[in-house]
Order: sequence, then structure tokens, then C-alpha cells
Amino acid sequence: MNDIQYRLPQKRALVTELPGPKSAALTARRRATVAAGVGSSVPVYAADADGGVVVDVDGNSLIDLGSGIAVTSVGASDPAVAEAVREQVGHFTHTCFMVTPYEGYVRVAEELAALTPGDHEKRTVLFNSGAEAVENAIKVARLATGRDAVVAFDHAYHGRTNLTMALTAKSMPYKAHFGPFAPEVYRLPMSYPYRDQDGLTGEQAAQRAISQMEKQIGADSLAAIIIEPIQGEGGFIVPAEGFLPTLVNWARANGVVFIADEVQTGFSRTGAWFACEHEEIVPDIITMAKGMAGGMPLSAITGRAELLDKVHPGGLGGTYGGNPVACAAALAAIDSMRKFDLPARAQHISDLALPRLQALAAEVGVIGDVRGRGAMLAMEFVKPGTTEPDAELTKAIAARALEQGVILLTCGTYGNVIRLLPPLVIGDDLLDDALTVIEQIVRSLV
Ligand SMILES: Cc1ncc(COP(=O)(O)O)c(CNCCCC(=O)O)c1O
Repeated sequence: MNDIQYRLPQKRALVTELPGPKSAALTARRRATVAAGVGSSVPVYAADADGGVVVDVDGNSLIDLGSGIAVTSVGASDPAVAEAVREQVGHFTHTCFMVTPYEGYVRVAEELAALTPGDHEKRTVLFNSGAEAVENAIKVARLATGRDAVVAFDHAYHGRTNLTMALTAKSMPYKAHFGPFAPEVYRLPMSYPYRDQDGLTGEQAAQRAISQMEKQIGADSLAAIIIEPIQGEGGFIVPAEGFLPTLVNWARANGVVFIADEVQTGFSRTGAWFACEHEEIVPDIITMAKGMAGGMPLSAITGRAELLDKVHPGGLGGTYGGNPVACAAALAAIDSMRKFDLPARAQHISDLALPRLQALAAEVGVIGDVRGRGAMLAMEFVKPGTTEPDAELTKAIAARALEQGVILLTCGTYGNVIRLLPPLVIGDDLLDDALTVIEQIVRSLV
């Protein structure tokens, strides 16, 4: 993108084998002090990052198609974000908004009210992580409705805390042996067009879920439905058109709070400010995190004032929620998204990448589905001529990509999805190089 200035050379360049000696030494040290339960997708350690590249401690310049799991949309060292952080941190790092409030928090709330779908009166609360935002969205929904039950969907991912684990579908690695989980969470079938054997339309899939809600839970017991407009960790599943609007309409008609979890899809990632816009749905509460603050830890719930303002004073908060440095970063990141029109840039990335992924799928017999929106794209890998997931091939592709200097993430309930989550500021040439690497690897492995 010619109007973005990069600090680091935007190139894929390997100067050692991966991992290099310094990364290997760090891994040895890590083993002696960091719990084994914390995994890392790649065995190299970052020393620098900018635009579409991560440079490791051995000087290898890698193309980043992961953005730290959809976080560094504006890049990992956007100059505007860096300057805003430097400015703020020199004044104060923390006062606790629940003790001594500060303008940055209010300004972020004003931005979110303007940017999120819907022209209704809104209120915002800021937190630190996506899971915290989800937890609090459910708290608000339960208090505001006086109901307990919550519906989540197959293949959902909502976090790693106790309630969000209950909402998350996949057991290993997220939930296994960490129970018991929060009660009153019900799981319903998702619209998964590639795997909906009976080829359900979006509305039919929604009616299937609605029937179960009415028969097994009862609308008058149901506080909230929570869903990702595009399911992220579950496999970049884009529901069939009509699924989401049908659920929203039913929820509205039955006093059920509709929560859109846009932690992964939000802030330009899918080619719009929020993924809800693609089907013009207006959630009652939206949860946000990841891309919103240029890499600084910040999350939020923004929702209908009449819901959030039902909570008693002091009922929502937390020590670090809406940290002033993170708020400064968010204001700068949002400005960068506007300045570089990153929703359009995400759509441009799709225009460049999607046709190539679709052509690759037509060429080889192991890509069962290509899907996604904007710069949230995915290929689902299957055994030739079947829909049987091929997790081993998927893992091999990601491993080979790293060997070639491309950071590529997998996901999916069946571990068989390669996902593309490049920084939205990645240049066309670098993206082209990464796509060529992927094409070559897939062809070589099938
Ligand atoms: C939709 C959606 N809601 C909530 C969350 C949780 O956000 P936190 O900031 O990780 O708590 C996510 C985080 N997704 C990546 C988690 C990766 C991992 O932990 O292995 C999400 O995608």
C-alpha cells in the first residue's frame, strides 16, 4: 500500500535455519521457567515487527500472516500508536478508572458508540481481554433480563475463563480437565455451509436452532444468545446468509439479548468496521478486543444503554480495565484505520487472495472449502475426494510455510483449517510472495 511508510524492510529473508541459535537458546531457557501449558505456534522469538513482517532474534525476516491472532491489524509498531503510547506513558501508566478516571477512557467509549452498528443510545465498559469482555456481556444480559440461560453454538470460541470455557465448544486444548464449567450454558447447531450435509439455508439453520431454544430452554428462561459473526478459532466459519438476521429477529421478539462476539472479526478485519455490517444486523451488545488497540491489551463491551445502565453502580469494572496507555493506543489505532481506510484495505486483501485460494482449491483435490471475508480467509483441508478433515496435512503446510519464512496459523474444530490473518497494512508484494509460498507448498504436498 503505497501511502503506508514502513520502518522495516518488507521482505521475506532467512539468514539462519529456523529456529536460529538465539531462538534455540531462548527455548532452552524458556523450558526452565515458563509453564509447558503455554504453547507457541512458531519456535522463534520476535526481536522486531512492522507492517507485514516479524524479525526474529537471529535476524530472520518472516512474513506475518497471523497478526498475533488478528491483533496487529495496523501493524505491530504503527508509528501513530507508538507515539501515542510514548506520550501517555510519560504522564501516567495507571490510576484505575474506578478510582481516578481519565479522558482517554471516555474518548474510546465515544469512538465505539459512533463506530459500532446501530444508531441507538449506547454505553461502553472497557476491560483487558476478550474473555473478560464476553464474561461481562453475559453478566449484563443476565441482570438486565433476570434470566439465567445462555446459548452458544457448535464450533464457538469465546475464551479461556470458566464461563467462556463453558461457551467455547472445542475441548482440547481449551477445556480438557479444567471443569466443572459454569452452568446454564446451552450449545446449539451452527450454520456451517460446507458441512451442513442437508444443505440448509441460513434461515433453515436458524429455525433449527430456534426450535431447540424454544423446546429445550424456553425463551422466557433465555438471557442471551452469543455468537461470532464469523467463527474464528472454530474454523473461520461464515454462516449461510440469513442465519444471523433470523436469530437476531427471534431474539428481539423474545426479549433475548443478542451478543455479537467481534473480538476476532472487529475493527476492519472482515472488510467492514464490524462483521455484523455484512448482513446489516444490530447486536444488543458487541464484544471487542484484539485489533482495537494496535497490540495493546484492551477489550470492550458496547451495548444498548437501557441494558448496560440497568447494572448497579460498581457492578462493572476491574483494576486495569481501560488502562490509559491502552486507551491512547486504541485512539491512535482507530485513527490509523480511518487514515488508511483499513476496511477497504481488508477488502483489497480479499480481492488479491481469495481468487488465488479458490484457484488452488480447484487445482488440488484436498481443499474442501475456501471461505471468509476481507482479510479473514481460510482453506479447509480434507482427504482427497472426501470431506474427511486432514489435520496432519494442515499441520505440515503450516510447518513448511514457516521453513520458508511465512508465519501461518491453523484453526478449526478438526484442526484442518489454514487461516490467513495478515496485518491490514501488509503490502501487495509481500502478500503476493506469501501466497506464492503457500501455493508451492500445497502443490508439493499433494
Ligand atoms: C471470538 C473470540 N472471543 C473471545 C476471545 C478471547 O479473547 P482473549 O483476549 O484471548 O481472552 C477470542 C480469542 N481468540 C484467540 C485465542 C487464542 C488462544 O487463547 O489460544 C476470540 O477469537
